[in-house]
Amino acid sequence: EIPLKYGATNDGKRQDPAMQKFRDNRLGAFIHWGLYAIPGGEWNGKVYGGAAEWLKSWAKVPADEWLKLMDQWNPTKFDAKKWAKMAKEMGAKYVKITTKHHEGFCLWPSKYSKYTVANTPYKKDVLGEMVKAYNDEGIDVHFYFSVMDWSHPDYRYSIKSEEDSIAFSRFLEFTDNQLKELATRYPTVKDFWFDGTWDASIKKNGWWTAHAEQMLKEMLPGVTINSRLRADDNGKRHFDSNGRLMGDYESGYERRLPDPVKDLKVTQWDWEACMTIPENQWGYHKDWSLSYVKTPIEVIDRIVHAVSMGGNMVVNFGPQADGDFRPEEKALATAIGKWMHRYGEAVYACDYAGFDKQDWGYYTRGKNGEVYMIVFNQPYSERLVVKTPKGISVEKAALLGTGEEMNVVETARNEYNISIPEKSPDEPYVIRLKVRAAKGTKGIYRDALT
Ligand SMILES: Cc1ccc([C@@H]2N[C@@H](C)[C@@H](O)[C@H]2O)cc1
Repeated sequence: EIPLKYGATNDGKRQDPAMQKFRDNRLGAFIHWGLYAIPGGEWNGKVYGGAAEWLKSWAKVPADEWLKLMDQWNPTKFDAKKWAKMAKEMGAKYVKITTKHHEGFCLWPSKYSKYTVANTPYKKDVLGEMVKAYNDEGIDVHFYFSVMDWSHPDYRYSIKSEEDSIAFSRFLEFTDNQLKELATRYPTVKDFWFDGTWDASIKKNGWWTAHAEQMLKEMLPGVTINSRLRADDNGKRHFDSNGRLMGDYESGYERRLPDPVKDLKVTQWDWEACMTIPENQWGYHKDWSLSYVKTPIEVIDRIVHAVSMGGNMVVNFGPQADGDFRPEEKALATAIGKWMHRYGEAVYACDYAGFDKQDWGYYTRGKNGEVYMIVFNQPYSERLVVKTPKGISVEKAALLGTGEEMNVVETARNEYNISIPEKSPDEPYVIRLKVRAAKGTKGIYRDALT
């Protein structure tokens, strides 16, 4: 054991009600909204294919020029109630909002920066309106916060001099002030998801990341904090020098997911993945033809994949500068919501089932021990193979929705064929298994001698 002052604080998964709610929520929506939505990936007549919220970087725009976009921030179509209805219809149980992205523009009227909504033609506290509207719909609100801030003269990528060190400590104080401001103005916030924490300057100040986590937890009992904020005494990030997860859940699965066979270690801790609809666009980009846009079923596959391994999934939306959503995102939210309305029982408050992955799809397990089969790939054999852990037998199988009983045929020790539905559901569907912990049945099966 390496002695650490700023290492992991939890020993295993948090079991308190606030963390249980975080976990049970399972499906979230990301809102990436900022000045970057105005140019939408184009600068001086050139369209950049990279992530739209990084356009300042791709087009090498100086901060003061970039921040002049504030003069155009006037989302006349913004209606927080409509946004909340959309999230509700999608079946998102929480929404993560970019309070401040790398550009430094604040969606709330921060006292500590002039780069805020208060100093735009629109003036209003859009963050406050969103928090209220989502909460009124029973949706939890999480705050995305970028520590790296391209608008702030005291930000440093690395600490190479005493001057750097003095400037950066001013920057960390500024950041503390903004975090306290957010926690004070919006006390119903349930989580802080930190980004922009990979630079050497932060790794060198692991103490501050531990302090920021502690400060927020003192101000907001139960609040959850992602692992990405954290660096330990030695600059180790996410997992400390003793391999222990820092923060309350791992936040490394961004636009990627753990392998359901090789990466089962992730089932030992809480984690949350996030994903984009195009290949890599978080902020609004005007041209989605530049990369592959996932279909609703491809998004649902990723949601179920995460839950099948004990994780959450956050699906990203990049609202337009006018405060409305592009049609593709509205259609996606509706499609996900339709599926979640029918089959959400296999997602919400579900977890890793402990069954070996099969080609037809994923397993999840509900709170009362029921096991769900979420079928994405129906086999030509018309038989869904289920291999149960030792000592577990399958009693019954029923199609969610119609309740149609599936045939359960034992084909070998701990192996079953489950029949497919009489009438194809024409969409990924869910079979609920009733399983039993069989006593030590010797059974009729014997292994081959080889
Ligand atoms: C290299 C890189 C840096 C930052 C990001 C940010 N994290 C996502 C959640 C978005 O906010 C993206 O801008 C993505 C890639």
